[in-house]
Amino acid sequence: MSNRTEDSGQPMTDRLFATERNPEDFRFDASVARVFPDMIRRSVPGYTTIIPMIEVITEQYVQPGSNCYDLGCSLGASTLAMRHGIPYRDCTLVGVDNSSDMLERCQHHIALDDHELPVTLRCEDVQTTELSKASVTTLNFTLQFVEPPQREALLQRIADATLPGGVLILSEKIRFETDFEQDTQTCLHHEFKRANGYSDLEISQKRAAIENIMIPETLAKHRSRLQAVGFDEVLVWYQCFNFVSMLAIKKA
Ligand SMILES: Nc1ncnc2c1ncn2[C@@H]1O[C@H](C[S@+](CC[C@H]([NH3+])C(=O)[O-])CC(=O)[O-])[C@@H](O)[C@H]1O
Ligand SMILES: O=C(O)C(=O)Cc1ccccc1
Repeated sequence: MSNRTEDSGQPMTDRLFATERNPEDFRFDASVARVFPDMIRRSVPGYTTIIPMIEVITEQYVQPGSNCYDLGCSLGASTLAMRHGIPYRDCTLVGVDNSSDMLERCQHHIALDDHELPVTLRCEDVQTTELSKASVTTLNFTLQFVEPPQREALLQRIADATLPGGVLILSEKIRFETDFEQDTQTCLHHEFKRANGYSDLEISQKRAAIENIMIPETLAKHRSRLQAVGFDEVLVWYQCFNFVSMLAIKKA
């Protein structure tokens, strides 16, 4: 089956792992950026529910005169959800990603979205990007790509930059405490991918490509670290199989 071309104006189908390829770590390069909306929708159970809920959560917690950050913004799906949830003209919205291929396309998506709140895009590492006066920060499936020993420092910087009453929306693929649950949830995730048209070869090659660079942790680990860096409450507001979204709240 041939892929749809960009010239047709149709969304591109992810066939990146459809033929046998050399084992190589996954990278957010131009070929991934081209098919990313299709890839993430067919690969992450709940993604299409989480995105509109990021708008709802943003609207609930955004504060006038504050900054909002989307860390690991990719093509801007979570950024635009945040934008639509911000009713104040004196807020700033910043999207950060270290893939220039992603950000180039993100810029385009933002320009097509007719809305008055400007979006600033930074091609930077989320670990060093400047953060301050934050009411809503989103890490929608980004922390899992940061090396585990670096994760606490990033979350500490976010917590320190978060205003009283502010939040972090943290979505992650998680791992489970027991082998039984880990195997069962992984199997269900693979069935979800199969139902979305991925073959066994695509599933196994993608799994090998992400295993060294995308490292899931347990919910208990996420909770205790979020509390250790200064968030007062951590709740799970969404879960489908091994994909979870948490809300970490700093009390007012
Ligand atoms: N250290 C880093 N610094 C900056 N960017 C990074 C880093 N590590 C990874 N990224 C970026 O984080 C994004 C993760 S995708 C986010 C989806 C989006 N939030 C969405 O709601 O559509 C999730 C996924 O592919 O599963 C990619 O664009 C990377 O370039
Ligand atoms: O595809 C998978 O199996 C995943 O776990 C999610 C994913 C989605 C997009 C890029 C990398 C990983």
